[in-house]
Amino acid sequence: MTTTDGTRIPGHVIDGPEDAPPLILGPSLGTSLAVWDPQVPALARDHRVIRWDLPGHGRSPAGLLPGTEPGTATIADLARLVLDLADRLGIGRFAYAGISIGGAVGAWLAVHHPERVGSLILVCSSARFGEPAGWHERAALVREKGTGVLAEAAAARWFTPGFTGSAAAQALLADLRAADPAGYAACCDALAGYDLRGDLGRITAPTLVIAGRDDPATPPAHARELADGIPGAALTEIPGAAHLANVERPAPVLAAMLGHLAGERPYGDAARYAAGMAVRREVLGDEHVDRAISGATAFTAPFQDLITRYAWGEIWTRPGLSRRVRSCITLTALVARGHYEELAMHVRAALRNGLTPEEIREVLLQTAVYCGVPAANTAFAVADRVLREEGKG
Ligand SMILES: O=C(O)CC1=CCC(=O)O1
Repeated sequence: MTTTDGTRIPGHVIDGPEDAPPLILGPSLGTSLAVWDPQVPALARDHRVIRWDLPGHGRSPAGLLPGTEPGTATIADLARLVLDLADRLGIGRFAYAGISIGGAVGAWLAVHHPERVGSLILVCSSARFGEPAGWHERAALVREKGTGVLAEAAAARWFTPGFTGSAAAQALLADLRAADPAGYAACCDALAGYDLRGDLGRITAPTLVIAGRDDPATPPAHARELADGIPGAALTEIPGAAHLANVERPAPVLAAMLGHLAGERPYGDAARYAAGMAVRREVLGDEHVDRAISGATAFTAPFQDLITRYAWGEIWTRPGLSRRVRSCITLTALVARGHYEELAMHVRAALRNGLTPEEIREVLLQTAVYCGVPAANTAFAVADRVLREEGKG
């Protein structure tokens, strides 16, 4: 679908109240957004649920990724489609749940756009879907022979043997046969190049990972790798389910999802601590944070815990202001209260957040007016020393 401003957005369906918190659902390879049918009625009671289709699947045309030559599509391209859709719907921050490749898109967004993803659920997904060669082979096969040739093998990966004959399974296999080969192959290309293993630690969204115990495509070991790598992530394994666990065992998957989403506001202390620690490290640097944590005593450890959860997990993680603006405010407040040791640390943080020495100077000049010339005088001396130490003086 092309909108008036020329942006292409994926085919989608929206359920639930317009003013409810948004929840975006991503499908797995070869399925349409109907793969989420078992969960949508319950999810849409408390969420505005937006389901989207992969290129060439369901309601999305194969040419949704413009100018994408065979072999070049990426998960980032698919993630861009989701952001364009959210932008088009006026949605800033959202909860996201995705199955398999749909989960990969959510994980990629949580790494690269943490300000957009407030909560994450990865169903039968992976940080890396096996060797790229297998995906290149599948893409070539589909480009030559269409998606129908995949149906038998897909049925064996998606469902345990007793479930394959069900109406739900057969409807999804019909969606696979109807998928456009070019769109399906582009998704295979995206999977071939996907490897998020080194980035999982950057995810700050509270995350639930769900695995199908009998999933041969993304076995529970893949889910454990995700849960071990994502700070504070929870892991649920669903017995009696293969790759499309939410279709075969709708109730336990829904229960796990509702439990996770219920904790979205406010989210749990463990997730808040993990999110806070990630931002604290980005803003203050690993060296400082490691020193603070390892220097903590039994007496001071609760205070370290408090500032990680409260200052960093509660406030610095909020999307409403950029980190640059937060730095300007913090510098000003520290000058106003005469906290010059903290000021030195936050001049370094301001540089890490992208403020230039000239901008820091402007902030301090402003404090001379509103906090007093003597306070700004000391602040200038502190900042001058730090900037020299950082090679920026
Ligand atoms: O192809 C399959 O059946 C398994 C799979 C890998 C990524 C995806 O979305 O589905």
